[in-house]
Amino acid sequence: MKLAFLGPRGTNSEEAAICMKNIYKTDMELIAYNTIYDAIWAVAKGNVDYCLVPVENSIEGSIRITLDTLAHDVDLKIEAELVWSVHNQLLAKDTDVPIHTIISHAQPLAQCREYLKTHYPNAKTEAVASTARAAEKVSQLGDGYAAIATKSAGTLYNLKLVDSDIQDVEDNFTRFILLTKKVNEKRLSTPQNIMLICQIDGRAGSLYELLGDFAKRKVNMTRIESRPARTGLGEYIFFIEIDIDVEAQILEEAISSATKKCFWLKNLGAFPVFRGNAN
Ligand SMILES: O=C(O)C(=O)C[C@]1(C(=O)O)C=C[C@@H](O)C=C1
Repeated sequence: MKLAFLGPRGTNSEEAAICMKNIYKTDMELIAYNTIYDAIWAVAKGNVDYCLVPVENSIEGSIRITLDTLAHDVDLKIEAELVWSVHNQLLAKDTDVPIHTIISHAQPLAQCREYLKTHYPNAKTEAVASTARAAEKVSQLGDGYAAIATKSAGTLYNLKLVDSDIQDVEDNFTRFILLTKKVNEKRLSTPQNIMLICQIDGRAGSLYELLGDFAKRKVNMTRIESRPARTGLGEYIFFIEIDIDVEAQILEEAISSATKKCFWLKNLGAFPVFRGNAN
């Protein structure tokens, strides 16, 4: 079994993938990809069985590349979710040298915005493809550079801890989803959520009517997010997540009624939710 993640080694994605592998208790080979887009496409092309990619962060919100690729490019299902506790560490080659540039992935830079403004108001920031890539870069550059990355990246790239847990909100969670072409029916735990993606027309009240299909059956919607439909300015698609703690038939009726109101609706399936932490 092969599982793709956003690399190189030492990313939050790798830590989460190792946790997922331990949950699955199977022989999974973890394969690093340069981008989230490439990791998702590796599954779609059949080069790997799974990918584990971030979809939402509790401070910064959606990981747009994941949502957009799922909606527009590939046809994959969600087999499981992992809610991962993210700890942002400030790492440098030397802890005594003043820092002039801080490098990380765009998400952690945003998750630590207040901290950086307060502690390093004059430092430049630079976004790279992943936190581990930032750590790798800092290890190759001269003094004065720091990375926001994981503890494991610090160990891998020989960096020292300048400050730990620097995110603006102590509880910092990223939801990762395990994507596959065909879900393994032997579930490790009971599915809890469903993710739907759909496009409706722009008529007054059409979103209200769609949501009514869930509301009137007391199906709890836990998230709704819109993204450009890419069919024209002002046209959107919706990502809807629902809690499936209702009778199966009621849920089926709600989804089938909602489907009739959409131009198209993709059901990414029902999945269990696990939790994990690197520390
Ligand atoms: O760069 C990493 O370490 C990643 O795994 C990517 C990523 C993201 O895309 O949001 C994953 C989780 C954290 O929120 C920060 C970055």
